[in-house]
Amino acid sequence: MTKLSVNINKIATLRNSRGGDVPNVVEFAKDVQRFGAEGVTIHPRPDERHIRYQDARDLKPEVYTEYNIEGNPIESFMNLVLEVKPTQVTLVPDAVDAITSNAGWDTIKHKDFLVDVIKEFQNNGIRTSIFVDPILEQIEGAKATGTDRIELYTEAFAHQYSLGIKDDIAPYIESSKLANSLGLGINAGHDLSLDNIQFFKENIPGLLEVSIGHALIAESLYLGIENVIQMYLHKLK
Ligand SMILES: CC(=O)[C@@H](O)[C@H](O)COP(=O)(O)O
Ligand SMILES: NCC(=O)COP(=O)(O)O
Repeated sequence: MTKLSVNINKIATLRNSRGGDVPNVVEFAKDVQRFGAEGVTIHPRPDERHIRYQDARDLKPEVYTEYNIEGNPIESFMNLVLEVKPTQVTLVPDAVDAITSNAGWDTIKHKDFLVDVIKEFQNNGIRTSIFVDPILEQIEGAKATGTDRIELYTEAFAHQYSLGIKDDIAPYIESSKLANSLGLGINAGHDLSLDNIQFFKENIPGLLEVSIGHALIAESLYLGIENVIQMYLHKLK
Protein backbone atom coordinates (compact mmCIF):
# COMPACT_ATOMS: atom_id res chain seq x y z
CA MET A 1 0.00 0.00 0.00
CA THR A 2 1.25 3.45 -0.93
CA LYS A 3 0.51 6.38 1.37
CA LEU A 4 -0.59 9.74 -0.02
CA SER A 5 1.05 12.72 1.65
CA VAL A 6 -0.39 16.05 0.54
CA ASN A 7 2.14 18.85 0.05
CA ILE A 8 0.48 22.09 1.18
CA ASN A 9 3.13 24.57 -0.01
CA LYS A 10 0.76 26.02 -2.58
CA ILE A 11 -1.85 26.81 0.08
CA ALA A 12 0.76 28.97 1.79
CA THR A 13 1.63 30.58 -1.57
CA LEU A 14 -1.99 31.62 -1.98
CA ARG A 15 -2.24 32.86 1.61
CA ASN A 16 0.96 34.91 1.32
CA SER A 17 -0.24 36.60 -1.87
CA ARG A 18 -2.80 38.61 0.15
CA GLY A 19 -0.92 39.00 3.41
CA GLY A 20 -3.75 37.64 5.55
CA ASP A 21 -4.63 34.16 6.71
CA VAL A 22 -6.85 32.92 3.85
CA PRO A 23 -6.59 30.07 3.14
CA ASN A 24 -5.46 28.90 6.56
CA VAL A 25 -2.76 26.24 6.18
CA VAL A 26 -3.46 24.53 9.49
CA GLU A 27 -7.19 24.21 8.71
CA PHE A 28 -6.30 22.93 5.25
CA ALA A 29 -3.99 20.31 6.73
CA LYS A 30 -6.75 19.22 9.12
CA ASP A 31 -9.17 18.93 6.20
CA VAL A 32 -6.90 16.88 3.92
CA GLN A 33 -6.42 14.41 6.76
CA ARG A 34 -10.17 14.32 7.42
CA PHE A 35 -10.68 13.55 3.72
CA GLY A 36 -8.31 10.59 3.93
CA ALA A 37 -4.79 11.82 3.18
CA GLU A 38 -2.28 9.76 5.09
CA GLY A 39 0.32 12.46 5.49
CA VAL A 40 1.06 16.16 5.24
CA THR A 41 4.23 17.44 3.57
CA ILE A 42 5.73 20.91 3.74
CA HIS A 43 8.91 22.26 2.19
CA PRO A 44 9.86 25.46 4.03
CA ARG A 45 12.39 27.32 1.92
CA PRO A 46 14.93 29.78 3.38
CA ASP A 47 13.10 32.80 1.90
CA GLU A 48 9.79 31.55 3.38
CA ARG A 49 8.06 32.36 0.10
CA HIS A 50 5.37 29.83 0.87
CA ILE A 51 5.54 27.73 4.04
CA ARG A 52 7.02 29.76 6.91
CA TYR A 53 9.06 28.26 9.71
CA GLN A 54 6.23 29.23 12.10
CA ASP A 55 3.78 27.19 9.97
CA ALA A 56 5.93 24.12 10.60
CA ARG A 57 5.54 24.68 14.34
CA ASP A 58 1.81 25.48 14.15
CA LEU A 59 1.11 22.32 12.13
CA LYS A 60 2.80 19.96 14.58
CA PRO A 61 -0.14 19.50 17.03
CA GLU A 62 -2.64 19.13 14.17
CA VAL A 63 -0.88 16.60 11.95
CA TYR A 64 -1.87 13.23 13.37
CA THR A 65 -0.95 11.34 10.20
CA GLU A 66 2.63 11.31 8.86
CA TYR A 67 4.27 14.70 9.12
CA ASN A 68 6.99 15.10 6.48
CA ILE A 69 9.23 18.17 6.36
CA GLU A 70 11.40 18.61 3.27
CA GLY A 71 14.36 20.86 2.71
CA ASN A 72 18.05 21.47 2.36
CA PRO A 73 19.70 20.77 5.74
CA ILE A 74 21.20 24.21 6.30
CA GLU A 75 21.57 25.18 9.97
CA SER A 76 18.22 26.98 10.34
CA PHE A 77 16.36 24.06 8.69
CA MET A 78 18.09 21.52 10.91
CA ASN A 79 17.22 23.48 14.04
CA LEU A 80 13.60 23.77 12.94
CA VAL A 81 13.22 20.05 12.22
CA LEU A 82 14.93 19.06 15.47
CA GLU A 83 12.54 21.38 17.34
CA VAL A 84 9.35 20.24 15.57
CA LYS A 85 10.25 16.55 15.40
CA PRO A 86 8.10 15.45 12.44
CA THR A 87 7.65 11.79 11.52
CA GLN A 88 10.04 12.16 8.60
CA VAL A 89 12.55 14.62 7.23
CA THR A 90 13.26 14.54 3.49
CA LEU A 91 16.61 16.06 2.58
CA VAL A 92 16.64 17.93 -0.73
CA PRO A 93 19.79 19.60 -2.14
CA ASP A 94 18.08 22.67 -3.54
CA ALA A 95 19.78 26.01 -4.01
CA VAL A 96 18.46 29.01 -2.05
CA ASP A 97 17.17 30.63 -5.24
CA ALA A 98 15.76 27.45 -6.86
CA ILE A 99 12.23 27.97 -8.18
CA THR A 100 11.50 24.39 -7.19
CA SER A 101 13.52 21.25 -6.47
CA ASN A 102 15.44 20.36 -9.59
CA ALA A 103 17.95 17.57 -8.76
CA GLY A 104 18.63 14.72 -6.42
CA TRP A 105 21.65 14.40 -4.12
CA ASP A 106 25.03 13.32 -5.32
CA THR A 107 25.12 10.73 -2.54
CA ILE A 108 28.70 9.75 -3.33
CA LYS A 109 30.19 13.25 -3.28
CA HIS A 110 28.20 14.34 -0.21
CA LYS A 111 28.37 11.04 1.67
CA ASP A 112 30.19 12.31 4.79
CA PHE A 113 27.88 15.31 5.15
CA LEU A 114 24.77 13.17 4.70
CA VAL A 115 25.99 10.52 7.17
CA ASP A 116 26.38 13.17 9.89
CA VAL A 117 23.08 14.92 9.22
CA ILE A 118 21.11 11.69 8.95
CA LYS A 119 22.58 10.39 12.21
CA GLU A 120 21.58 13.60 13.98
CA PHE A 121 17.95 13.29 12.85
CA GLN A 122 17.74 9.57 13.56
CA ASN A 123 19.20 10.06 17.06
CA ASN A 124 16.24 12.40 17.63
CA GLY A 125 13.69 9.82 16.52
CA ILE A 126 13.04 11.32 13.09
CA ARG A 127 12.89 9.00 10.06
CA THR A 128 15.07 10.17 7.18
CA SER A 129 14.57 10.15 3.44
CA ILE A 130 16.87 11.63 0.79
CA PHE A 131 15.83 12.97 -2.60
CA VAL A 132 17.62 11.09 -5.39
CA ASP A 133 17.58 10.68 -9.15
CA PRO A 134 16.88 7.14 -10.40
CA ILE A 135 20.55 6.26 -10.91
CA LEU A 136 21.82 2.95 -9.52
CA GLU A 137 25.15 4.35 -8.21
CA GLN A 138 23.21 7.06 -6.37
CA ILE A 139 20.92 4.48 -4.78
CA GLU A 140 23.96 2.51 -3.59
CA GLY A 141 25.42 5.78 -2.33
CA ALA A 142 22.17 6.49 -0.49
CA LYS A 143 22.42 3.16 1.29
CA ALA A 144 25.92 4.08 2.48
CA THR A 145 24.59 7.27 4.13
CA GLY A 146 22.48 5.26 6.57
CA THR A 147 19.19 6.84 5.46
CA ASP A 148 15.96 4.97 6.16
CA ARG A 149 14.37 5.84 2.83
CA ILE A 150 14.96 7.48 -0.52
CA GLU A 151 12.55 9.76 -2.36
CA LEU A 152 12.75 9.17 -6.10
CA TYR A 153 12.71 12.50 -7.99
CA THR A 154 9.92 11.92 -10.50
CA GLU A 155 10.01 15.10 -12.60
CA ALA A 156 11.71 13.38 -15.57
CA PHE A 157 9.21 10.51 -15.53
CA ALA A 158 6.25 12.90 -15.28
CA HIS A 159 7.48 15.05 -18.14
CA GLN A 160 8.05 12.09 -20.47
CA TYR A 161 4.72 10.53 -19.49
CA SER A 162 2.91 13.78 -20.36
CA LEU A 163 4.42 13.44 -23.86
CA GLY A 164 3.08 9.90 -24.15
CA ILE A 165 6.49 8.29 -23.55
CA LYS A 166 6.14 5.53 -20.96
CA ASP A 167 9.53 3.82 -21.35
CA ASP A 168 11.24 6.34 -19.09
CA ILE A 169 9.76 4.49 -16.13
CA ALA A 170 12.58 1.93 -16.62
CA PRO A 171 15.28 3.61 -14.46
CA TYR A 172 12.72 4.06 -11.68
CA ILE A 173 11.87 0.35 -11.78
CA GLU A 174 15.56 -0.66 -11.70
CA SER A 175 16.30 1.83 -8.92
CA SER A 176 13.36 0.55 -6.87
CA LYS A 177 14.42 -3.07 -7.26
CA LEU A 178 17.90 -2.14 -6.06
CA ALA A 179 16.56 -0.06 -3.17
CA ASN A 180 14.31 -2.93 -2.10
CA SER A 181 17.22 -5.38 -2.19
CA LEU A 182 19.30 -2.98 -0.07
CA GLY A 183 16.52 -2.56 2.50
CA LEU A 184 15.87 1.10 1.67
CA GLY A 185 12.28 2.32 1.90
CA ILE A 186 10.98 4.03 -1.24
CA ASN A 187 9.08 7.32 -1.45
CA ALA A 188 8.55 9.36 -4.61
CA GLY A 189 7.56 12.86 -5.59
CA HIS A 190 7.61 15.85 -7.91
CA ASP A 191 5.03 16.49 -10.61
CA LEU A 192 3.05 13.36 -9.83
CA SER A 193 -0.61 13.87 -10.75
CA LEU A 194 -3.98 12.22 -11.29
CA ASP A 195 -2.80 11.56 -14.83
CA ASN A 196 0.41 9.66 -14.06
CA ILE A 197 0.10 8.33 -10.51
CA GLN A 198 -1.59 5.02 -11.26
CA PHE A 199 0.93 4.03 -13.93
CA PHE A 200 3.81 4.99 -11.64
CA LYS A 201 2.42 3.11 -8.65
CA GLU A 202 1.67 -0.03 -10.66
CA ASN A 203 5.24 -0.17 -11.94
CA ILE A 204 7.23 0.60 -8.81
CA PRO A 205 7.65 -2.32 -6.42
CA GLY A 206 7.48 -1.42 -2.74
CA LEU A 207 6.41 2.22 -3.17
CA LEU A 208 5.69 3.32 0.40
CA GLU A 209 4.67 6.95 -0.01
CA VAL A 210 4.10 9.68 -2.57
CA SER A 211 4.04 13.38 -1.74
CA ILE A 212 1.99 15.45 -4.15
CA GLY A 213 1.34 19.18 -4.12
CA HIS A 214 1.40 21.27 -7.26
CA ALA A 215 -0.82 19.07 -9.45
CA LEU A 216 -3.10 18.04 -6.61
CA ILE A 217 -3.92 21.64 -5.72
CA ALA A 218 -4.42 22.58 -9.41
CA GLU A 219 -6.70 19.55 -9.87
CA SER A 220 -8.66 20.57 -6.79
CA LEU A 221 -9.31 23.94 -8.42
CA TYR A 222 -10.37 22.40 -11.72
CA LEU A 223 -12.62 19.83 -10.07
CA GLY A 224 -14.05 22.22 -7.48
CA ILE A 225 -14.71 25.33 -9.58
CA GLU A 226 -18.10 24.23 -10.96
CA ASN A 227 -19.49 23.65 -7.50
CA VAL A 228 -18.29 27.02 -6.21
CA ILE A 229 -19.66 28.92 -9.23
CA GLN A 230 -23.05 27.29 -8.65
CA MET A 231 -22.95 28.32 -4.97
CA TYR A 232 -22.24 31.95 -5.91
CA LEU A 233 -24.99 31.98 -8.53
CA HIS A 234 -27.42 30.60 -5.95
CA LYS A 235 -26.56 33.43 -3.52
CA LEU A 236 -26.90 36.04 -6.27
CA LYS A 237 -30.43 35.01 -7.30
C1 LIG B 1 11.13 17.77 -3.13
C2 LIG B 1 10.08 18.12 -4.06
O1 LIG B 1 10.04 17.68 -5.17
C3 LIG B 1 8.99 19.03 -3.61
O2 LIG B 1 9.17 19.48 -2.34
C4 LIG B 1 8.85 20.18 -4.48
O3 LIG B 1 10.10 20.71 -4.70
C5 LIG B 1 7.90 21.19 -3.93
O4 LIG B 1 8.52 22.39 -3.60
P1 LIG B 1 7.90 23.75 -4.13
O5 LIG B 1 6.46 23.76 -3.73
O6 LIG B 1 8.69 24.82 -3.44
O7 LIG B 1 8.06 23.77 -5.61
N1 LIG C 1 8.26 15.65 -2.50
C1 LIG C 1 7.46 16.12 -3.56
C2 LIG C 1 6.39 16.99 -3.07
O1 LIG C 1 6.23 17.18 -1.89
C3 LIG C 1 5.44 17.62 -3.98
O2 LIG C 1 5.99 17.93 -5.22
P1 LIG C 1 4.97 18.55 -6.30
O3 LIG C 1 3.78 17.63 -6.40
O4 LIG C 1 4.55 19.91 -5.77
O5 LIG C 1 5.75 18.62 -7.58
